[in-house]
Amino acid sequence: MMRMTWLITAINRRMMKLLVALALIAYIACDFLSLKNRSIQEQGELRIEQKIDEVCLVNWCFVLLIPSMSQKYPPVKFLSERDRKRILITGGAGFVGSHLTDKLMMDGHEVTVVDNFFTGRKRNVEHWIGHENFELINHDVVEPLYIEVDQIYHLASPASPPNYMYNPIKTLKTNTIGTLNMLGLAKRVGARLLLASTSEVYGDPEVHPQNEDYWGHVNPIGPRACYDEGKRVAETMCYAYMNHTRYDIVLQILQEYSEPICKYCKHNQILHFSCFTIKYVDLVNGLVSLMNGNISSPVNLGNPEEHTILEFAQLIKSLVVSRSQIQFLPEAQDDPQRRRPDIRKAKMLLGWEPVVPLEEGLNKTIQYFRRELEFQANNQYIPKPKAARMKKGRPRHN
Ligand SMILES: O=c1ccn([C@@H]2O[C@H](COP(=O)(O)OP(=O)(O)O[C@H]3OC[C@@H](O)[C@H](O)[C@H]3O)[C@@H](O)[C@H]2O)c(=O)[nH]1
Repeated sequence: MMRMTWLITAINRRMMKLLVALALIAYIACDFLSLKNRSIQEQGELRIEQKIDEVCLVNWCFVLLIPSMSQKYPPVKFLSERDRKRILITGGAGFVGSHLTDKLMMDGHEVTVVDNFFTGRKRNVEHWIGHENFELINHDVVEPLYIEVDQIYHLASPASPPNYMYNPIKTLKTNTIGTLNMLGLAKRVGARLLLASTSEVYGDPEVHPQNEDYWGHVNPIGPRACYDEGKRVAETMCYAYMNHTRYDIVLQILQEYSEPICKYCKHNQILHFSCFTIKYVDLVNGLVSLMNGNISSPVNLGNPEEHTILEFAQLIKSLVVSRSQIQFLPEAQDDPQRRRPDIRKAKMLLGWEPVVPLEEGLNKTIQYFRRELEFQANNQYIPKPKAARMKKGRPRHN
């Protein structure tokens, strides 16, 4: 019986489609041969019926065969029903989210990506579209979502300064209403939720390095506040839900580990590369062990290795083989002077620490953003401003 079950599950859906399509072709061929042995009148009537059948069958073959032949997915582990989880990733089309999607899909889970494609791209997850374990939903987390899941990785949020400052009210809504919606969903279906926070909750820190108990030093009315405070409120919401509902809820802090020198270093693409100092391979592994562990409090995941922004800019410049000049601009308001995660908690409780060497991590990050830039019509990563929707003569923030 066990062997039989194994055999059935081993014949995957694509193979089944191929077999059904071959059976249909064989059926048409048999029908054609039997027609040859009928009288001329019978043949005329039958031919009409047969033509109708053939058109339907050929259509079916197309439906079955074309996706089967053309789609090739990365290899996916087989997980038994008991071990296979239904996982929601909000912001799953973004940089971290799409790599997390790849890991969880390849591990054999059922993954639903929810994204409003503000900075994420469909092409980041397009290699999974059509896979039976994968679902992509164009949805804004500010609106409630009703699905059945076992785990929620809540990543949806603009993450870099130009993106979160682009529409500060929307950034606040995404991190507050969006997080409430996801917590509501987690509570309804009894799912475990992991919130991707940010090192920006520490603001411009007064202690160094920062451990998870540090309350932070954030300007609530500065240009970065929509993101910093938005994520801080999101953490508070998780904490409140956890205490009121006793659902497992995990917070996670994404750390950028950079020590800006006295000048703010900004230079077109280099600025964006230098924002992504986390090595995503390490980060994705950390997120998954955090979700599957039993910690229900904030954990710093980041690299405690410190570099100045200038060192990063020079390294990235050499990796992208760029001739662009590094410019020194006046420091932006509320820019943190120094940040470094204390990752002792992650090491002790998760056995996690970053292992990917800096250059390797940066190279992969550069590849991602190179692709991103290729797809931007005018080679700009920052989204173009769109006119605010007008309501009764006043601009409306969506
Ligand atoms: O309102 C929004 C805003 C953004 N998003 C999505 O959220 C994703 C964010 O991904 P990005 O590539 O911009 O950024 P990252 O992957 O680096 O962000 C990640 O690390 C930093 C955390 O603060 C973020 O929450 C986490 O997603 C994108 O796919 C974006 O489209 C939404 O789905 N809804």
